[in-house]
Amino acid sequence: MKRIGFIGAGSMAEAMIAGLIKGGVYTPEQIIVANRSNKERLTELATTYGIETTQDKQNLAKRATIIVLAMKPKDVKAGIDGIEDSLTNQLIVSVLAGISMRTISSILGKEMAIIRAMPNTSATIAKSATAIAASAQVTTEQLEQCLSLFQAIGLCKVVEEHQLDAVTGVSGSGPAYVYLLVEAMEKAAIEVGLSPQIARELIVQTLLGSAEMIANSGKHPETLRKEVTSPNGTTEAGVTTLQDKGFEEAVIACVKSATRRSIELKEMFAESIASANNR
Ligand SMILES: NC(=O)C1=CN([C@@H]2O[C@H](COP(=O)(O)OP(=O)(O)OC[C@H]3O[C@@H](n4cnc5c(N)ncnc54)[C@H](OP(=O)(O)O)[C@@H]3O)[C@@H](O)[C@H]2O)C=CC1
Ligand SMILES: O=C(O)[C@@H]1CCC=N1
Repeated sequence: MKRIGFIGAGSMAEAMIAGLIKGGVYTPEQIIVANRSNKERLTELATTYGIETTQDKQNLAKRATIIVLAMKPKDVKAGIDGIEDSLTNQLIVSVLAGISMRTISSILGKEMAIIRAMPNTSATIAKSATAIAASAQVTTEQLEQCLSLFQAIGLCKVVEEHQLDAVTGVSGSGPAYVYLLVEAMEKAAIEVGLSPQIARELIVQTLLGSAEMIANSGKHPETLRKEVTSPNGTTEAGVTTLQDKGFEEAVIACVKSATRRSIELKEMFAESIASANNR
């Protein structure tokens, strides 16, 4: 039986498990999940999804065809140390921000078929924007399997590994930028006289409608923006204020900072794991 095993049982693992079962990609019997110590969490996942849980990672690694790494980046070494003897031709799928394929291979002490993925938290509602990159050892069949896995929790694109830092800066962290915009719009809406509840509903619908217009109208966002903007009207007043306050520059600097941070974290983790390996 083909099985998928998760090492790490947190929110990202749960979002993927929920999407995989809902999308019919795996049945609950085909899913195994392990964590470090939180037994209550494993019981909760077993009860909710009917999946198998364990704290025996070697056994999980032996039985799974795909092993998903879903711990925090700082825990990767402890999380996968010890599974190497259970590995033959399994596919390793890592959702860890800032941990390169080279770092994963160096912990395992061998070159493996590895796919790195950068999903986002909208995976919880099967709306993730995910990008994946594959190592040279990944077969076409494994790549297809991995695409179905991430397509079960949203959209999935294939990129080069070096582009994952940009993906992290754009769509991995992206939901936070949108939430910040909404926080500011809600504050303003209340200041200009709306109730919090009505403000929230109007803003959410505005975001959904705008996203769908960009996705489905076939028009460029600039064209859509111009269609809203009547000469000397209200939108012009609002957008001019955003431009005067440096909105576009701020957004560009934001994405670049997040991308840079992804590169810094990658280098930092690579160094600390290399020095731990040499000890
Ligand atoms: N949040 C986001 O927007 C995104 C996150 N990611 C990535 O997803 C990954 C997981 O994040 P998230 O789900 O939020 O993390 P959580 O903190 O919710 O979960 C981490 C899990 O890892 C387990 N774990 C820690 N150490 C070990 C170990 N030595 N052996 C086995 N299991 C271990 C923990 O177990 P226990 O509770 O028992 O300690 C816990 O179940 C991160 O690497 C992050 O970079 C990727 C894209 C977006
Ligand atoms: O903030 C972070 O580092 C992680 C990676 C992408 C989203 N959250």
